[in-house]
Amino acid sequence: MLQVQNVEKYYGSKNNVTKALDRISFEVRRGEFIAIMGASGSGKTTLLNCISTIDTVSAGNILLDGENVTEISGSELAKFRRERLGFIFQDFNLLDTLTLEENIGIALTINHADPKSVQGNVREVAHQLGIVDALEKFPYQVSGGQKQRAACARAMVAGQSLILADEPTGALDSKSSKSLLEIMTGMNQNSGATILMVTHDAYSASYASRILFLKDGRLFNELIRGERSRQVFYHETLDVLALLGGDVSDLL
Ligand SMILES: Nc1ncnc2c1ncn2[C@@H]1O[C@H](COP(=O)(O)OP(=O)(O)OP(=O)(O)O)[C@@H](O)[C@H]1O
Repeated sequence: MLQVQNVEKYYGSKNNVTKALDRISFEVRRGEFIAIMGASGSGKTTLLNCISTIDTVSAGNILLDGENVTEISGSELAKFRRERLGFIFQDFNLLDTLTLEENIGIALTINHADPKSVQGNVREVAHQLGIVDALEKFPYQVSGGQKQRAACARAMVAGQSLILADEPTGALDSKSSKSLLEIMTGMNQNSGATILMVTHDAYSASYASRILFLKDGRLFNELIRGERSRQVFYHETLDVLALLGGDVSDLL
């Protein structure tokens, strides 16, 4: 579903070039939950930004459902992001002046979808994520967990192909992190959402079905969970991080 082919990304000008991504290639199949790990500066956010079309690649191709996203330009970009990608942000980015219902349906509303169908779609995902009772409320009137669920609902309400999350648990305490990761696992396993999550954190990564490890802008290793328990997978992740070297404490 997602094909990343020989992607390179350079920042800077001639005399001061940073190679952020160095010939990265991998594929994501529909329904996978992928974590991308690596030390600070290894290129995780750059990779996510290239996939989400927020940044442009210097070389290589990125195909989503067969469409080359590196060739989309201008006004088509915003439309592409709204219709095909879901985002889960670290601070959830819910708009304070809109109800949860309006927040969840915002991409559909901007696309001028029929209000009845927007309402139907919003209610369906809200039901899946257990927040139907909070739909009329504003973000300041609901709990942190309900905000998390609303943000997740927004990322999948339009049937987006791919959900992208950059350090979604980065600002959360351990209880809220666990709750968000369980919601994301539910979106993946019960609703078939395909998720690509960047994280520093081995515990968060252990919820994924596959982990890609970046080092100095290159794909260093990958780990597939298979039938193993999350706990066993977590320990294997720590082993790979130790192999990755560098400042491991930076990764935990
Ligand atoms: N806009 C930019 N201009 C110049 N260099 C950049 C820019 N953005 C990123 N870089 C460089 O590209 C490399 C990869 O950065 P990136 O932010 O992708 O790493 P990361 O793995 O996400 O790090 P972190 O975990 O700290 O967020 C780094 O060397 C960084 O300094």
